[in-house]
Amino acid sequence: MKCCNPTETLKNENIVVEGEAKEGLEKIVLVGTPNVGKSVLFNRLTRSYVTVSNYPGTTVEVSRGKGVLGDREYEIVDTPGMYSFMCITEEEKVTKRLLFNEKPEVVLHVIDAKNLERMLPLTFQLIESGLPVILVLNIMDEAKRLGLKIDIEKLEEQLGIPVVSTTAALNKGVDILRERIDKYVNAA
Ligand SMILES: Nc1nc2c(ncn2[C@@H]2O[C@H](COP(=O)(O)OP(=O)(O)OP(=O)(O)O)[C@@H](O)[C@H]2O)c(=O)[nH]1
Ligand SMILES: [Mg+2]
Repeated sequence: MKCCNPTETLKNENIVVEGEAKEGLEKIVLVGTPNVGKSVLFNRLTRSYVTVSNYPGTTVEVSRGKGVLGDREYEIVDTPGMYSFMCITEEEKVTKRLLFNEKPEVVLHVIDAKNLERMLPLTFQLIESGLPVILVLNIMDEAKRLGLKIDIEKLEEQLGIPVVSTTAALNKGVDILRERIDKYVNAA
């Protein structure tokens, strides 16, 4: 399947709200394919009341909560699974709209570390779209069990973005992720 330029698609769909002012707390949005642990990580990062509501004009549910990282409070947003910016499903369209209209401070692309190569194309699409991406290699427990070795420093160098490994189910690596997000935001 030929892949389109995601930014171009956005322009065509006329869903970028130019000059839209940011309101409320800065946002951290979790994105990624289904079943990679986005919601588990969302629960780790949010400590207060969480709201689940339909994205405006759709039946797609989006969860929002608050979380403190460093000395700042953020709105953390959990999105439904998406495979690409090609926008085939309603969930993918909603995630794409949300990413560009809500102007997140950080986008956490959560992937299953066991399927790194299969999941990196979406990382590239997110980076190419100019989004502030941090790559989260989740489910590291299973990747390690399979004997997979991932050179995180090299990956960071090649992608030019921060890369953090986590086992969200066991709350491992989540504190380091918090620190990296804080550092990333403060360096911006
Ligand atoms: N072994 C292992 N399992 C994990 C880890 N993180 C999440 N899981 C499991 O992976 C499954 C999917 O987790 P979810 O958080 O629902 O995944 P999701 O990305 O939100 O999925 P969608 O909402 O369908 O897009 C659950 O059974 C989790 O318990 C991890 O670090 N290690
Ligand atoms: Mg989920």
